[in-house]
Amino acid sequence: MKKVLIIAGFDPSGGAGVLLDVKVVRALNSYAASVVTSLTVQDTQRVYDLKPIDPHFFEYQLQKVVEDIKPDSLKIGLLGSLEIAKAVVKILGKYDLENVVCDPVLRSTSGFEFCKSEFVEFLKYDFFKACDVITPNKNEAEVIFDVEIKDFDEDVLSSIQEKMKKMGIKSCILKGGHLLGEVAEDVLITQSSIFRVYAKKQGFTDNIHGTGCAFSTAFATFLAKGYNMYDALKSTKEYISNLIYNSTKIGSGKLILNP
Ligand SMILES: Nc1ncnc2c1ncn2[C@@H]1O[C@H](COP(=O)(O)OP(=O)(O)O)[C@@H](O)[C@H]1O
Ligand SMILES: Cc1ncc(COP(=O)(O)O)c(N)n1
Repeated sequence: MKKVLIIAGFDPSGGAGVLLDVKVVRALNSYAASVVTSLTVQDTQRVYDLKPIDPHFFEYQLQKVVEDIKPDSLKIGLLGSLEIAKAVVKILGKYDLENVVCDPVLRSTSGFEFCKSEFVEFLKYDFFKACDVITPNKNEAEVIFDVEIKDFDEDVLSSIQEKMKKMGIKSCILKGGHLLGEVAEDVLITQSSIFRVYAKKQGFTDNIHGTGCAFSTAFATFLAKGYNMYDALKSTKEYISNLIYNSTKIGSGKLILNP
């Protein structure tokens, strides 16, 4: 069985973070291990607060689990603090890990800012280059690449590709759930190619919670199974569309996914 290591935050309501990620890996018939970066106070309406785990304790956990289970892929979600992000880079430099997928969670769907500016700079210039692929949504991509994105036209994508080369970012999947229009389009940009996938948009993206977490985890799971990035993206897209179609209301706030 393929093993996916999840590095992410804890959302006690289960709509995002490790609780959701573990369910996604399991639903795709793979094994999930997890190191928690931070605890959040959160329900289906919004994020209220965040407390990062002690970075030394976090690093100790990560090192032990990496050495022991030897994961086939890594999904990195909410990091919680600059110190934890630095600990992850240290471990990535020490062990030869494959299929490192980073979902750059800068802000929650409900508007909670997870990263201060110094932290964002570290992610942009030190963290992302240590990963194989990053999966920003529209707003995150605007911050990371310092561009305004109205749609995924050729000029925007080429300018992002140029910036990726300068920043040492190997591959990037731009998620288009928050773009206007009837279609949910995502684009995989490598340093030499651009590949688009589409699905019919269902419901209202801002009213669904956890789609980015589930997306990056499913993608990491397909990579662990040996899919190349293009096939992993096609399978992830189909899987996410199905999860969104079956999303449900479990509290008074946003719809959640139920893998
Ligand atoms: N309303 C929707 N209908 C269908 N697919 C969607 C919808 N909203 C988002 N998606 C898809 O879900 C995934 C997560 O995208 P997005 O919502 O943009 O990221 P995030 O959750 O990080 O903000 C992408 O594959 C995106 O295209
Ligand atoms: C622990 C944790 N990780 C990630 C997110 C982002 O997810 P979303 O953008 O759907 O709020 C979150 N709210 N909580």
